[in-house]
This record gives sequence, structure tokens and C-alpha cells, in this order.
Amino acid sequence: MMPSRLLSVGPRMVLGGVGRWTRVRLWPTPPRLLSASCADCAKHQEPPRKKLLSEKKLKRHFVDHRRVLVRGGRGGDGVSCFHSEPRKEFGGPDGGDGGNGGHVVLRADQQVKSLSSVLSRYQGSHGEAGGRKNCSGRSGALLYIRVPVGTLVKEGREVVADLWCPGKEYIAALGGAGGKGNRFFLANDNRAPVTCTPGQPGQERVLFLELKTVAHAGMVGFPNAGKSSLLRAISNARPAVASYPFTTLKPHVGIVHCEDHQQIAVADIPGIIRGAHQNRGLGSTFLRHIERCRFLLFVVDLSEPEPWTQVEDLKSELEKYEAGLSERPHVVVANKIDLPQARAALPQLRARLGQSVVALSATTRENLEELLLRLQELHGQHVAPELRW
Ligand SMILES: Nc1nc2c(ncn2[C@@H]2O[C@H](COP(=O)(O)OP(=O)(O)OP(=O)(O)O)[C@@H](O)[C@H]2O)c(=O)[nH]1
Ligand SMILES: [Mg+2]
Repeated sequence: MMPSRLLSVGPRMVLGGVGRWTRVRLWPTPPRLLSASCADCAKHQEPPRKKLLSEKKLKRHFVDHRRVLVRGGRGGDGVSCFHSEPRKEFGGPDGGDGGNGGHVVLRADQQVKSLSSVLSRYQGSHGEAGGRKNCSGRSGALLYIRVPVGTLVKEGREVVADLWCPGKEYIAALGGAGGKGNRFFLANDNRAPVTCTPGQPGQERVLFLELKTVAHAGMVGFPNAGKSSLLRAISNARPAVASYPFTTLKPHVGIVHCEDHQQIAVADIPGIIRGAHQNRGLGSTFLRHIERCRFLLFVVDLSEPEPWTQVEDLKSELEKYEAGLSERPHVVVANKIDLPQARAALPQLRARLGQSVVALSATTRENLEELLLRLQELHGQHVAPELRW
């Protein structure tokens, strides 16, 4: 029987004869690909294409809240030393001060779309210690954390900053002050101080970052109502569209360009269902992304039976999420008017909700102009007056 020790030998070594090891191939080596070594062929190879991320993968990259520990850099220590030069007695104290520690700063950046790139802890850079000849240490550089526009910064339950516009900054943690060198303690009654102070530690804070999408209008609707199709039809955004519920798993913002050069940002958020406040479907946490919207678009699937119940359910879910949210200025958009059963249900919907319902089709683009006019109107009433200030 083969001793167990021999079994541990690599796969290419087998026992060939009595007391003799022979090297044999157990499997043929795959032929070398010519293109891998031939520079000429490699030149004609297509560059690797950027893979499009599926909506599911995008969701994995989308993070809208984060707990982060921030610590400012420590200040550099002050130094105690005396001037030394040949033939010069009692040169005096010349220990320099330490540099200040660097602050940690949060900065709203338009290129950043979610909080996924934010780490759980940040340490600011430390200041350098002072030197001889009254040299001060170098201060620590600022450490910037890039966050998406619309990030709320909370400490405990208190909101400490709202980074609502691009470039807005907030000092999350102050760097510690640098220590003093012994030169600082020179006084008339003490010509040779030896005292120096160490640098101060930086500020340490635990902050909660919460992303609330910034858009003028927010679209809410049941899954499959056609919100994403509508956003694609009126803006340059390209959210995924499919015939199954919960296709959209993260908010998308599209910009609608109006004729008078106005730009209206419209947010499409994942579908809401009855009982979302009890965590049914995707829950109602995504509603935080419409909290900042000045007006809402209730998108209704008109081809479903009793479409008006969708508006009632949506309003009740909004109200359960935040009191008064359903009272925001809004338009009811009845989608899928191209389908015969939808067209038949329209008079009944209008009878229940009033004539202000905008009936359209995101697929055939029928009556999109009316929606654009209403958007402009609402923008003029609720957003433009604030911009004038
Ligand atoms: N006939 C017709 N079908 C539409 C229309 N708008 C959307 N659809 C279809 O409805 C289905 C759902 O559309 P989506 O835009 O993904 O719906 P959604 O509201 O974004 O759905 P979720 O992301 O799951 O919340 C797709 O199969 C669309 O092709 C329309 O105006 N007419
Ligand atoms: Mg969608």
C-alpha cells in the first residue's frame, strides 16, 4: 500500500518504479494563446468595454446613510532647546511651536452620488513638532471627505449641517492646537525657560450622514405605474424599465429642460405599496428622498382597476411617514392612457379626483406637453420665488 506521506506530493509527481521518482504529466498543458504574446495581434484586440451595472448591483453601491467616526489631527509638540553658537554664551531659548493638527472637512460634491465611498472612520493629519532656531512645525493638511449634495449631518438626533448645494463644506472635526516651544515662555523674570507644551489631541466625533436627494419634484407611485418610463420620457435620466414590480431600487434624478431655459430636477424613487410603513415591499425609507421636494407627482397606473385607490393609498403612506407630507402641492399623473381600459377609466378617475388629473402615456409620449406645462407652473409657484431672493 502507498504510504500516506507520499500522497501529499504534488499532482505531477507519481511513483514510477520501485524506489524511483519519475516526472510525468497528469494533464496536458493548454496551448499558449498566440494573441497573448504577439504584439501585432494584441494591437487589434478590442479594448475591454465598461460593463453596464445592473439595477441590482447599482443598489448595492447606493448607500444613503452612514455612521462615521472623525478625528482631527493631533497638534505637533513644542520643543525646548537653546540657541547654540560658538563664542556666544546664553544664546536664549529657541524651541519652536508645534504645527496645528489638520481638520476633517465634509464637502458636498456633485460627482458623488451615494455615501458608499465614505469610510467608517477618518483620522486627520497630525501637525509636526517644532524645531530648533524658532522653527514652527508644519500644520496638518485638511482632510476632505466628499459626500453627495443633499447630505444631512447629524450628531445624535441633532442636525448640525445640511450640505444642500455643491461645494458646501462643514468642519466635522477640528485639528488639535500645536504645543508651544520654550521660546514662547521667555519673560523678563525668566530668561531661560525650559517649559514647552505638547500638542493637543484633535476633536473626536461620531456623526451620522443621511442623504436626502435634492430635487424640485418627486415622483411617487405603486410599482409598475410607469415612473421610470415617465422620467426617461421627460428627461435625460435612464433608469431601468421592466414589467416586474420593484425594478427601481434606488432614487434617480433627471433634469427636465424647459423652453424658458428653466431646469427642473425630478426624482424617481422606488415603488411604494400599501403597508410600506410596516416595511412591506421596499418599506418607506426611500420616502426620505422626496422630503425635500417642493412638489410631488403621484403617478397612477390607469390600466389597473379602481385607479383612484392608488392615490388614496399613496397619500396615506406619505402621511404615516411624515405628517403633512401628503399636503404638499402635487399633480396626479394618470399613466398608460394608450391602453383601451385605461382610457375608459379616465372619466371616473376625473370625477373622483377633479379635472386636474394629467392623463398621458409615457410609452407613446401622448400628452407629455401638458405635464411639462404643469411642472413649469409648479416650479414657477414654489421654487422660482425663493431663487429670486
Ligand atoms: N402601455 C404602456 N405601458 C407602460 C407605460 N409606461 C410604462 N409602461 C410599462 O409599465 C411597466 C413598468 O414600467 P416602469 O417604468 O418600470 O414602472 P415603475 O413605476 O418605474 O416601476 P418600479 O420601478 O417597479 O416602481 C413596463 O413594462 C413599461 O413598459 C405606458 O404609458 N403605456
Ligand atoms: Mg422604476
